Amino acid sequence: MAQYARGAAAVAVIRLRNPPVNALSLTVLQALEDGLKRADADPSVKAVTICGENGKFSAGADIRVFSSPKKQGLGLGPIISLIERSEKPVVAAIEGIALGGGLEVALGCHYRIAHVQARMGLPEVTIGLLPGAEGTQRLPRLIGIPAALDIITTGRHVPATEALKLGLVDEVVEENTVEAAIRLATKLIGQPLGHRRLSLRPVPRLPNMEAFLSDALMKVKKRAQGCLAPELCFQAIKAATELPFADGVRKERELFNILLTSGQAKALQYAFFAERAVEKWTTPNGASWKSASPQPIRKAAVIGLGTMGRGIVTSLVKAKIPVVGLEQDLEYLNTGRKAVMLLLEREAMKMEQGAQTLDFHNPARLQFTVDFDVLRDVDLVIEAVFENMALKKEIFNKLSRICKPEAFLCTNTSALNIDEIASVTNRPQQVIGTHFFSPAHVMRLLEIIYGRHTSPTTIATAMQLAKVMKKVGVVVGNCFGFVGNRMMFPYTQQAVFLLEEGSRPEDVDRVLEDFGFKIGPFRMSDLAGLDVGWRSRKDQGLTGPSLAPGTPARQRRGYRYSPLPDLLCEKGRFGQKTGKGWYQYEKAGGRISKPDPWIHSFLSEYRDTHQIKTRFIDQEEILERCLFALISEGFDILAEGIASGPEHLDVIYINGYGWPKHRGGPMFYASTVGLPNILAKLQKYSEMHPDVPQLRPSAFLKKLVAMGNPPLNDWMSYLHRQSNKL
Ligand SMILES: CCCCCCC/C=C/C(=O)SCCNC(=O)CCNC(=O)[C@H](O)C(C)(C)COP(=O)(O)OP(=O)(O)OC[C@H]1O[C@@H](n2cnc3c(N)ncnc32)[C@H](O)[C@@H]1OP(=O)(O)O
Repeated sequence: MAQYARGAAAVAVIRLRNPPVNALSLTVLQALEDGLKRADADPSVKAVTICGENGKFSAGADIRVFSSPKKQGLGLGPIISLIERSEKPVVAAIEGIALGGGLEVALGCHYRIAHVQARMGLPEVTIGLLPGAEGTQRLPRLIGIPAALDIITTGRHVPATEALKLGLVDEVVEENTVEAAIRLATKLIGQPLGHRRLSLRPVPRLPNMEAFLSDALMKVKKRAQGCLAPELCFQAIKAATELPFADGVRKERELFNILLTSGQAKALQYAFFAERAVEKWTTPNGASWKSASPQPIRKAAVIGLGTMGRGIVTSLVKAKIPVVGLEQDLEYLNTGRKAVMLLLEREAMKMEQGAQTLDFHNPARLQFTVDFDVLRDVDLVIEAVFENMALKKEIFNKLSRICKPEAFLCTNTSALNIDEIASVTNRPQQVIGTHFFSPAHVMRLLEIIYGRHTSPTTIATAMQLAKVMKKVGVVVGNCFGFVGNRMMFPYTQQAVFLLEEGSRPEDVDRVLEDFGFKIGPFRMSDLAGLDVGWRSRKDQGLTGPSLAPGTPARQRRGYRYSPLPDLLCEKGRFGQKTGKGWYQYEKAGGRISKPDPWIHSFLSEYRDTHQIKTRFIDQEEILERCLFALISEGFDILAEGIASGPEHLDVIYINGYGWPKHRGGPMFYASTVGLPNILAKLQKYSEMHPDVPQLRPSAFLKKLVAMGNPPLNDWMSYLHRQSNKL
């Protein structure tokens, strides 16, 4: 709702009220309209101030409304016109946030005052929409086309000080913003308002408008990577340069409706809520975010300053947590220290652009050592040495003797067994897996893996740490590869099998990149280094000296196996780092991939050697085999209780594996394709490849289909229900 009150003798104050972020629900809009009409009708009211309850102006439209049947009544635009037409001056008092429809309300006001800590923006593009309450037509009239394009097509939040420079607000105050707005409103009584009505202003012209727009469109499309909203935002802003206000608004509405009914908006809005849902973690034994309290982390340590450790130290420093970096000897320590300092200098430069500072030269904030004794007083340790169980156990045993009893011990691993690591410590309840993604100071995902003995407090503390580091923490159970890498395995396995059967690396990558992945599986493998998987396969006895003599080349443990990646490694083709992998690069360490004729002839020789019949494989089959195998693994993970809902898998894939956000994550995508369709295709591919268990549809997927293909939100409630159709 919105509360109507008197702020001063002649000033009415309309306060938007809908906790926690004053989202504009239909009720709030109705109350806003009522308040405006009441102020207009009351001759003793000479001016109006609009503000938000609890120090927040508004986070914009209630996103849930867009998927409700009542969305036909979305009438914010006419209310904003009503504000603008008012003969009494209306001043917006912006505290906290004014986002989306919230900022559009402020744009309808005649004046805008913001608190110095407020942030403003039109983030509709991030949920697959455009500012559909006349914002695409008013903002360019206020701040010009280049700034409006930037704000609307990126959805970024603009700090108050920048908003003032752009002319988005008239004044920035450090005091009580509502009181300042009431004072301004009082001063404005009786003053002419015509020039303050943005709809009546022309869009500022640029000398080279056409060239500017065509260049801007190219940039927007490149950044969008298949997402529709940025381009439609652009079209709406372009309309502002070509059409009178009312026609521009009509065009905006038309484009908004296209987006509103698109699958992409649904997927992006699902992703918005999924990211928030995973914060409310639970485990199968009843531990939950509701009852567990995180412990404060006043000082942390990172063991191992390789690629991962450096990124983790950087993240901790950015989160203002004092940190000690530890290496095995002085040589490694100095290399690691230099690399960390370089990363931090770069981060500091980026932060300076946003008027923020990063303090890392103070030894109380960042310290480097080779001495484990320095870790006596830390509250939490993140071990980030390479993936070797024996080494990790040795370190954890040492830590459990040195660290204070209440310290938490985290292992950065992408696959190893947390229980086995915890077993060598005197505090298995305080041991937890923290799987960072590379580069760790950039990637948002943090997979948090609880073991059999991990306490709820430890999980809550790791989740809190993720939040402080501005990462998305997702709590998952302990199994080989956890969630992300476990689902990735069948995907990359299919990609390699497709090469055996006739595809080329660039064919497979193109299909998956066209689908929206930032990078296809072979380019990804070249980037990460083929030697990483090779080492793991050797450890598992799948290749290398421990492989039993006489093992068939293309079979392991009775199932199909492709030795192709091992063969490339044996030839020293590790990917970008060696200049050759599935592609060729301009030099070792080069980044521009080119299809490699050597790989093409190597593949055809390989197929001849193993008498594999080659065939043309179409895009549909490439996509379905890679994605559906991954999705089927996802259903197994849900059935085993490794993750507590499909949102967890989707958040992991969007934030850690380059899954296109506008497709909502693999499980959401499965729900849009339809579970019966996925099941039918997996059954078909599984019949074609009976020696590939990863193509056999998950029992949980089959169950959901038998239970009538329920909506994604209901899947988990079917886990333990009996089905007589199976
Ligand atoms: C009535 C129809 C009018 C039609 C107008 C058409 C044109 C206008 C379109 C829009 O305005 S679209 C919405 C644009 N706004 C956004 O995209 C903002 C989204 N929110 C955020 O970015 C963040 O939530 C925040 C506001 C910056 C706050 O971040 P913080 O980290 O502090 O808290 P969160 O955990 O993210 O959020 C708290 C709580 O609030 C819920 N929530 C936030 N924003 C919305 C929203 N716009 N609609 C509905 N719910 C919202 C969020 O889900 C959290 O809920 P719980 O998890 O606690 O249940």
